[in-house]
Amino acid sequence: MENIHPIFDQILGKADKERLLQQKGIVIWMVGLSGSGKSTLAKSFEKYLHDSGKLTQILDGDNLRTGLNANLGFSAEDREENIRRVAEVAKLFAHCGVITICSFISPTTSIRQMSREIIGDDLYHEVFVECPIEVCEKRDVKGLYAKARRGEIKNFTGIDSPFENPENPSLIVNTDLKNLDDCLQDMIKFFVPII
Ligand SMILES: Nc1ncnc2c1ncn2[C@@H]1O[C@H](COP(=O)(O)OS(=O)(=O)O)[C@@H](OP(=O)(O)O)[C@H]1O
Ligand SMILES: Nc1ncnc2c1ncn2[C@@H]1O[C@H](COP(=O)(O)OP(=O)(O)O)[C@@H](O)[C@H]1O
Repeated sequence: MENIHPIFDQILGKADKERLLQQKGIVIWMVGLSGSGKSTLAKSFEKYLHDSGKLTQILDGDNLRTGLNANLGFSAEDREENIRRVAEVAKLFAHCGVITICSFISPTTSIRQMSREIIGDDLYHEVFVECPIEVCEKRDVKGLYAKARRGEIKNFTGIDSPFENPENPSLIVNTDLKNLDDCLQDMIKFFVPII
């Protein structure tokens, strides 16, 4: 950090960008097992917001693990580094006034604590996309659970790598109990008043 001088006296700040966009820059952090419904819900919520005239950005494994985080795997250390980088990027977007929807397994309390600290308590809103692993495994959207059961993928979340349920999320959506549209309504009801 020696010889690094962050700029704190920018002419334009978050509030200026928010005024331009007529919205609040926040981070919506979707947490859940593979197959729980994070991406599906993130995409439909983004579409809803876009159609309402809001500027949004989704960050998920598909657009980060193939680029910025292409050198990372699924060890505990790599997952932590993955989430650290994502949280830093999400913070930049949110400070630009963008409604930023992050969709990552984010499997442990300590990893989520880190992203909350990076982004800031006031901007970080955690959504637990809750779904029993039996249901996720039955959905097996990408065939990864079957591979993990056959031992072809190691450190698979929920099989041989831990997933700790969020302790105090802002919102819980139960994708095994409600259909997509009802889960979307839960998101709309919670978030629209604060953006
Ligand atoms: N070992 C292992 N464990 C879990 N998931 C795996 C693994 N290997 C590949 N995948 C695929 O990677 C996606 C999860 O990446 P994330 O960046 O969200 O994971 S993490 O937050 O860093 O734990 C996850 O995507 P989603 O299904 O969208 O959650 C999987 O498709
Ligand atoms: N209420 C729901 N919300 C979101 N997805 C659901 C719901 N009910 C069933 N699904 C299905 O579950 C699967 C979830 O897959 P995906 O969104 O890729 O999960 P993740 O991003 O968490 O890995 C999709 O096939 C989706 O159609």
